[in-house]
Amino acid sequence: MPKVLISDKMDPKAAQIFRERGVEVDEITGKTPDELKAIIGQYDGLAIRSSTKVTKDILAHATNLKVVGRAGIGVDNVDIPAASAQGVVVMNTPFGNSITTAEHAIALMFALARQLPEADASTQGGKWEKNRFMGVELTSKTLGLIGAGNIGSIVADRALGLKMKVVAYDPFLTPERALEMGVEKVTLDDLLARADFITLHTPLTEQTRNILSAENLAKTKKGVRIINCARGGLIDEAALKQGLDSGHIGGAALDVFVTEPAKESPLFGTPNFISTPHLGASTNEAQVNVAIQVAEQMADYLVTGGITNALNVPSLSAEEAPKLKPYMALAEKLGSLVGQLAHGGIARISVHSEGAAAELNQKPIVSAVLAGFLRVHSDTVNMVNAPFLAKDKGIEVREVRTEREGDYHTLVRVSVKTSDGERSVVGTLFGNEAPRLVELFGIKVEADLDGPMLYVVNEDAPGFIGRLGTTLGEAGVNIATFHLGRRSAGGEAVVLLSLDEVVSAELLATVKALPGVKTAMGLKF
Ligand SMILES: NC(=O)c1ccc[n+]([C@@H]2O[C@H](COP(=O)([O-])OP(=O)(O)OC[C@H]3O[C@@H](n4cnc5c(N)ncnc54)[C@H](O)[C@@H]3O)[C@@H](O)[C@H]2O)c1
Ligand SMILES: O=C(O)CC[C@@H](O)C(=O)O
Repeated sequence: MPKVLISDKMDPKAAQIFRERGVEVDEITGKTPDELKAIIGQYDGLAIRSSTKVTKDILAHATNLKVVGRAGIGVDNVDIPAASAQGVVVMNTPFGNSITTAEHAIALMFALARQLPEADASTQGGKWEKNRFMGVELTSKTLGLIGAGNIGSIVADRALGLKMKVVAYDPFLTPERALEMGVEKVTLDDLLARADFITLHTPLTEQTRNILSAENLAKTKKGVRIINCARGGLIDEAALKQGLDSGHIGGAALDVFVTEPAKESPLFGTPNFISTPHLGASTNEAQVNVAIQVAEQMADYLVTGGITNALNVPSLSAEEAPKLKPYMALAEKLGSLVGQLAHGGIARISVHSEGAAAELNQKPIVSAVLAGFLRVHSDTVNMVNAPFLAKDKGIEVREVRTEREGDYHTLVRVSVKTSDGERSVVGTLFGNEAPRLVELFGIKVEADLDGPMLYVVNEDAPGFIGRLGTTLGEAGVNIATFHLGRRSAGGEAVVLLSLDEVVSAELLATVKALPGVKTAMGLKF
C-alpha cells in the first residue's frame, strides 16, 4: 500500500480521501528539515502547502518518493529540477484557491481605498476621527493588472463589476482573450502611467522579480495604491517604503513578502501600509478545495498511474492510464532493446506510432521509450526524468504518428540515429495487451522481450541453429523460446532466444566463436 506524508497543515478531507483510496497517510507537521530528512525515506508521496521546503537535500533522502503534491498554486518551495532529475512528479492544484485569492486582492483594494485598518484601530482606540479618514471611490478608477492568468482574470471580472476600468499587462495575454475579459491590453509603462490601483498576479520568475522596481515605481501616477497577493519579490520593498514615505505612493497592501514569515519589516508601521500574513488562499472553501484536489491527484498517481496538473511530466488521466499501460510497457521494452543494441553517440530517437497507437496521447509513450532507452545505463531513470535526461544528453526526440493501419492494427516503431546511421525496432500489442517485437533492424522477427535473452546475428546457413542449441545445452542453459528471422535466404539472420538465466561472458565468447556468427550479445528485460 502506498504511503503519503502530509507535512503542512491541511484540511482533514485530504487524509480522509487518501485513506478511502487505499493510501496510508501520516500527518506530521512542523518538522525541521533535519527531522523531515530522517523520516521522508519511508514515503511514496509528500503532500505540502507552503511551509515545507522540498529542497534537493530533502529529495536526496526521499529514496521512495514518487510524487510531491502542493495543495495550492505556487511551487517555489519545491526544487522542481531536482525532483525531475530524481523522477519525482510534482503536481499542484491550479484553480482551487483562485477565487479566494482574487477576493483577498479585492478586499485589500477596498481596505486601501477607505483606510479600513487605520480607521478600525482609531475607532476602537476611543478616538472618533471622522475627518481624518477621507477615502476614494473605486468606480471609474483604473485598475492596472500585472498578470492576467487565473487569479488576475477573476480580479478583472470583479473589478469590472465595481465599474472600474481594467488595463492589463501580461506578455502572454492574447488580444482575443483581453477582449473576452473586457480589459485593455497595455504595455507595462502604459499601465504604470495610467493606473490608480495596481494589483500583481504573476508568478515570481527572473522576468517578474522586482517588476515594481524603484525605477518602475517612479513611473506610477502620484497617489497610486498597490496590492500584492501573488509573491514576495515582485516589488522592491525598500523602494516601496520610500514611495510611501514620500507620499508618491498613496497606499500599499502586501499579503506576501520577500522573506516569509515576515516577522519584521521596515514597512511595518508605515502610514497607508496594510499587511496580511500570506492569507490569500485562507478561506474554508479554498482549503477544502485544494486538500480534496491534491489528495485525489496524488492517490490517482500512486494507485492508477493517472497524472493531473503535474508540472514536470505530461498529464495522463485515470481513464487513459489503463489504455496506455500496455503501450508504455511495449514502448519501454523497445526503448530498452535499442538502448542495448545501439552503439556510438545517439543523435536522435524517433517514436512513430501507427494505427490504434496513433490515436493515443503520445507523450507518455515517448517518455516510456526514453526511460527504457536510458535505463540501460542508469537505474534511476524513469518516465519523469527521462525526457530531461535525454535533453541534457543532447538527444533530439521526434514524435510521428500515422493513424492509417499497416500490416498490424497497432504499431510502435522506435528509430535511433547514431554515427552508424539510423536503425529501427518495431513492436505491436497482441490481443491489445501483450507487447511483442515484430521487426528488428529491418528483419521480421516475432519475439516477446522478457527476462534474459541472447541476441545473435549470423549468416543464414544450414546447421547453425543446431550448433547454437547444442552449445547452450552443453553449458546447461535452458532455452525458453526461440525466435528466428532473416533478411533473405542465405543472407543475414537474427536469432533471439529467451533463456532461463543470463548468459555468462564465457558462454557468450563460445557463441561468438561459432562459425557464421557476426555478433552475439546478452540482453535483459
Ligand atoms: N497569496 C496567496 O496565498 C496566493 C494564493 C494563490 C496563488 N498565489 C500566487 O498568485 C500568482 C498568480 O496565480 P495564478 O493562478 O493566477 O497563476 P497563472 O499562471 O494562472 O497566471 C499568471 C499570469 O502571469 C503572467 N505572466 C508571466 N510572466 C509575466 C510577466 N513577466 N509579466 C506579466 N505577466 C506575466 C502569465 O502569462 C499568466 O497569465 C502565483 O504567483 C501564485 O503563486 C498566491
Ligand atoms: O497554502 C497557502 O496558504 C498559500 C497558497 C498560495 O501561496 C498558492 O500559491 O497557492
